[in-house]
Amino acid sequence: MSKQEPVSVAISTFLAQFISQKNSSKASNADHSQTFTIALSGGADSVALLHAISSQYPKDKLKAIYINHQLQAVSDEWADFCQSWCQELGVDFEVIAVEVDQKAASLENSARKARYQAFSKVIDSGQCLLTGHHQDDQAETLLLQLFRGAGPKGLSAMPYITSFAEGYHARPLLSVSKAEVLEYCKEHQLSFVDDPSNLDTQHRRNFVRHRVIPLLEQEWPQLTTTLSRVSQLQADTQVIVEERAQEDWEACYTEGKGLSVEGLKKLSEVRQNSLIRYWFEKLGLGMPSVKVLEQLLSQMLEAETDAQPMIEFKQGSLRRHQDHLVWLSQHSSSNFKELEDTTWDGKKDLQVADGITITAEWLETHYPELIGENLVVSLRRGGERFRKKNARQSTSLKNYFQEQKFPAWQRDVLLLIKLNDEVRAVYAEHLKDSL
Ligand SMILES: Nc1ncnc2c1ncn2[C@@H]1O[C@H](COP(=O)(O)OP(=O)(O)OP(=O)(O)O)[C@@H](O)[C@H]1O
Repeated sequence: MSKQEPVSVAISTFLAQFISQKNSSKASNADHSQTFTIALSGGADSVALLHAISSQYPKDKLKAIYINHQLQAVSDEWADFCQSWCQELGVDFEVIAVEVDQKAASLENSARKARYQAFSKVIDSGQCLLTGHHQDDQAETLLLQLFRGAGPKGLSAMPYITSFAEGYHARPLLSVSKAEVLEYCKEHQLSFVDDPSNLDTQHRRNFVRHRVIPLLEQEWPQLTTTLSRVSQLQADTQVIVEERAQEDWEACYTEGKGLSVEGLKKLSEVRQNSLIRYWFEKLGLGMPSVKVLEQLLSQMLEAETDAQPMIEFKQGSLRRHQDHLVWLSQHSSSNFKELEDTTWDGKKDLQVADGITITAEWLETHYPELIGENLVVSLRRGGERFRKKNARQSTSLKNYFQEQKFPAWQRDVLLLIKLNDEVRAVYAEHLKDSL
């Protein structure tokens, strides 16, 4: 078969690029130690992908996986179809059944989430997951992001190669159109299954696929190629945006203190926005809208130095403490206020609340004299006395907090370790993690 077919060309380009990038010192695509896991749905795209790569790469280094979402009666039939075809092809095959949250607002999204979660468990260090996304998928993704009002990050659409789990996720067919994929299947007489939900134009993606794109193509026949190029340009722009935000982060952020207000004020408004987005991403939070960003920056930057403005989010709160912005995650604040006094002998780790454990190792390192004592772990109620190591007399806890410069907002969520009704140690490690 001609080597000039777009699908075959895309696969050989991908193999050369991926393998030489990984082994930059050897730079040889004859290195076949790399293994690939092909996400095989049974549709034309992943069928063409698996067929093309199995004609160019050793089959014993390939494995196909079908994810059974258990949502449609035909799912088992598709699994059987994939299995018998892989057997014929001589490629290792596995079915992974997943539970999809059927109450979620979008079934499509929750199926996708379950699918990638399952893949993330099988992609070990250096391994690579391949999916059959093609140029038309890319154009649809770009338009969907555009209609959502996305910026360069969203408009970058789907990356060609990206980190995934312990390894990578690649989309070798991104430069190939759907028509070329179908042509490939026809030439090689490959059978595939058709997902009936793809015709349901109630799904926004399918509306874009079946109504919007065909209409636009009447005027711009090269539409999908052009949109693909737009995505690439946006991806390039996003690299610059992120590099800049990282530089600003390094200049403004101090571990244990937070983001400097003075540093932020020196930046232009767009760079302030970009830096906050970068921080939110680091914290694993959803992207703040332009409106939230505006509110956040004006409240935080314009506050008096001794004011303590706070903005609550679902996952925690953002506060200003003197000249810094700090993030306090939810588990270390509101939930935690209900904590009851707990007895502890310090010999084993103590789980105080969800995700917060005081380790015996921590106590042994900092307060070995307390191990084996009748300790009580509690939150501040007011009026406590604090006794320093080897001190004859106790002082008020309030004085100790002031001396140690614990910010006011932290004082209610610090864990007090008491012996005979006196605070002997203060645990603040859970607050460091939340920054
Ligand atoms: N059930 C499945 N089992 C294995 N792989 C799948 C399955 N469904 C989809 N895939 C993989 O994902 C690729 C894209 O499929 P599809 O366009 O249906 O995904 P999507 O729902 O748009 O989500 P996303 O683009 O995020 O993967 C397929 O070519 C295939 O490689």
